[in-house]
Amino acid sequence: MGPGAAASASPVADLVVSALGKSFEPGTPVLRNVHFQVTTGQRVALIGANGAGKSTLLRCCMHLLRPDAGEVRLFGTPLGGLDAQALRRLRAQVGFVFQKHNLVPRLSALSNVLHGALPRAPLARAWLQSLAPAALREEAMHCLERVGLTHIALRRADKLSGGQSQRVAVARALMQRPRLIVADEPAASLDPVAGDEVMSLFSGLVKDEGLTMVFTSHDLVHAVKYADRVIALQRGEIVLDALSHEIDVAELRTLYA
Ligand SMILES: Nc1ncnc2c1ncn2[C@@H]1O[C@H](COP(=O)(O)OP(=O)(O)OP(=O)(O)O)[C@@H](O)[C@H]1O
Repeated sequence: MGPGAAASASPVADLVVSALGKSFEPGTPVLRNVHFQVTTGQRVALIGANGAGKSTLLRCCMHLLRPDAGEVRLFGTPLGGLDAQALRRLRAQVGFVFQKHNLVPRLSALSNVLHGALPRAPLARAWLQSLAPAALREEAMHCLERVGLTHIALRRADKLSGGQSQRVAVARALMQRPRLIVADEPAASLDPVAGDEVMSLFSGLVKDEGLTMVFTSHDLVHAVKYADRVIALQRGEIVLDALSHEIDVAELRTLYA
């Protein structure tokens, strides 16, 4: 199946990327004419060799990095003309999870989850577990429950294992009540068992809640198992866009040759 072929499954698209291009140095494009759409409720894995452009594409999709060419529409809104405040408001509906979970080390797991509410509850220090309104605390505890971590709610983030930390990062993203989750190699810093557990939990929660998800991964088995659709980049271009159940992992490996 060729690029873009899996994009027409549903009429509602949370993310539409058209003719996207990006170069860091003149004459050496990192992204070239990238087109794809992510429909509501779809989980998409972005794969490709080191340097293929996956992280750059994710960042351009959120306008954390300005593309040089093309257009991104997030929840129907073209990002190009937005000022910083409007962009922030739109991005508040996106939950980000990164390889390094970026928790505040000296704060508890619960406080870190409360941080997820900041864009919609910017009360001074609302994110400190002792000062947060009861309703927010309850919601944060519920997010921790969904990732199976209520028993370590008051433990400092720097005392958690890698797998626990990444699950707290997932709970923090859920606390944002996002429509879309964007995750850059969410399991890359974890051992194979913890990585599989986090991806299974993460992808299951996203599916159960009907959220949309785009994640990058170097693990092709994860990509096919935890996404509905896989998009492969090679030197900044989409070379495969297919539904996971149509993909043979052995064939995917040839993209890395
Ligand atoms: N800020 C930057 N300045 C200059 N070049 C950059 C910058 N960010 C990325 N690049 C280059 O763009 C290319 C794509 O990088 P990117 O990080 O998007 O790839 P990737 O597919 O995510 O790789 P990896 O799997 O190793 O994380 C690489 O050649 C990289 O060196």
